[in-house]
Amino acid sequence: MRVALLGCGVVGSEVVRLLREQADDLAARVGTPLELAGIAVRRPERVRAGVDPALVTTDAQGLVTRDDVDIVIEVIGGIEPARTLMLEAMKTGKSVVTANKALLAEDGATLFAAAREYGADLYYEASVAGAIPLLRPLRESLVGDHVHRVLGIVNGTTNYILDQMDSAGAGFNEALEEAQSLGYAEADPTADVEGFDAAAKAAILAQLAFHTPVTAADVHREGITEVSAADVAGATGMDCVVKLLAICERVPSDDGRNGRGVSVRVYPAMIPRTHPLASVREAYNAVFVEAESAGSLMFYGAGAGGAPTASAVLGDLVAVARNVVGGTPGPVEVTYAKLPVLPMGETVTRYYIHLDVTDEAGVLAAVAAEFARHEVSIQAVRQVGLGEEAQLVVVTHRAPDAALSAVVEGLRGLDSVREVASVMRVEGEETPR
Ligand SMILES: NC(=O)C1=CN([C@@H]2O[C@H](COP(=O)(O)OP(=O)(O)OC[C@H]3O[C@@H](n4cnc5c(N)ncnc54)[C@H](O)[C@@H]3O)[C@@H](O)[C@H]2O)C=CC1
Ligand SMILES: N[C@@H](CC=O)C(=O)O
Ligand code: NA
Repeated sequence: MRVALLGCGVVGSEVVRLLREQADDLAARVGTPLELAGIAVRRPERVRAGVDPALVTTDAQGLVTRDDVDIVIEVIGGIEPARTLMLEAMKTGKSVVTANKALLAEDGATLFAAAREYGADLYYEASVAGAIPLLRPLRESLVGDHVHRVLGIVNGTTNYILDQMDSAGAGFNEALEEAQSLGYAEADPTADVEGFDAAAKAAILAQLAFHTPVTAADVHREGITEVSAADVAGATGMDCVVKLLAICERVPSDDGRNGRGVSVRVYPAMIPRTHPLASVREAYNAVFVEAESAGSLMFYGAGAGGAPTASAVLGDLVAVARNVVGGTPGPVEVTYAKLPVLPMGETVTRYYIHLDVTDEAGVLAAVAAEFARHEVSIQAVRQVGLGEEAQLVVVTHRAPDAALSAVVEGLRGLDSVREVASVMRVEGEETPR
């Protein structure tokens, strides 16, 4: 079985190493040897340890259409030329393994349609939560169940940064540089810290979980660049921790089993330190899947890094190679449910709000009135400090996000509120069954 590799960076170089070091085992598992036919790179002059220079080419297009190639692995990343190369590969009868969440979340439909049309496999386990087997469980193991919710930490870089801010009191930039030097961060850290990477993963997860088309553009996205030391301290005061969460939920309707639609969102939120996700440290990822019959399942492990991601790529490669040997393609995406993705304003969440206020009679009443005006119920309120230092910390019950935003706007307009110092959503009320 001849394999073409596109890209030889953090992930690609590890794929080459594993293919070489595990050649005998892989051959035994597939039933035939897996042989590298070529490696497309951008800079052929670079010396790459363990890479046979004779395999290196800058002609990616030529490589994917070669007759002696059976399977193409795409680990270039980005939209183009990755999309064109994968489409060309499938058009010429090859199956594809990719780690490219950005492309799958932006234009997966085009790739899935091509896979269907040309009878090719398109596997992408590495694209979400790196090494953690998550997509195959959703796509195959849980395909007979009814998934209600997927909740998790799917970006290692931001988890590393938030963990360092929480545990070591590190500054944002210092922690980001460390995450980059460890190979967790994307080349452009914006994708990580602004939540684009997690949003792409959330779209892929929601699509698989709910059999419904979801793209990155459908995902409500907030990154962690605005998370301040005050937010982290506020969370500590509540015995919570701040995590960047990806949440995909089926929103129930009164009568329909399928629900009214789905909510797919990524934002930093407080979760209680007792919640299992709170103990996910450093660059690790963890994802809860809640399904009707299976109950709660938790997936945990390395979500980023060259070797862990290459492990997922190799797992897909063996699966695809077995399908090629057996002459039977694997499962194709189905998005028959076509549930609408609901606007963020309709999503029900809880808020933590920290206010700098004037310390005088009637302030609490004015603040409480703002919540009442938008029908948001308060769960807890406490005053911290006195006089010039007076602060109010309010935690709400669950309410539509639009109502909670309106409350915050209203609070900003009150004379007695000097500053809305911190606003953050609170998750994790429903602990796993
Ligand atoms: N690094 C990680 O921890 C993870 C990465 N991924 C995904 O894996 C993919 C690869 O990521 P990395 O290896 O980290 O990126 P990288 O930037 O280290 O490697 C990409 C390589 O592709 C090369 N390249 C770019 N355009 C090319 C072209 N037209 N032809 C040939 N080579 C080209 C670049 O020169 C670079 O060496 C991305 O889609 C990324 O999102 C997924 C999970 C984890
Ligand atoms: N940059 C990502 C790794 C790839 O998925 C992360 O930090 O999790
Ligand atoms: Na995975």
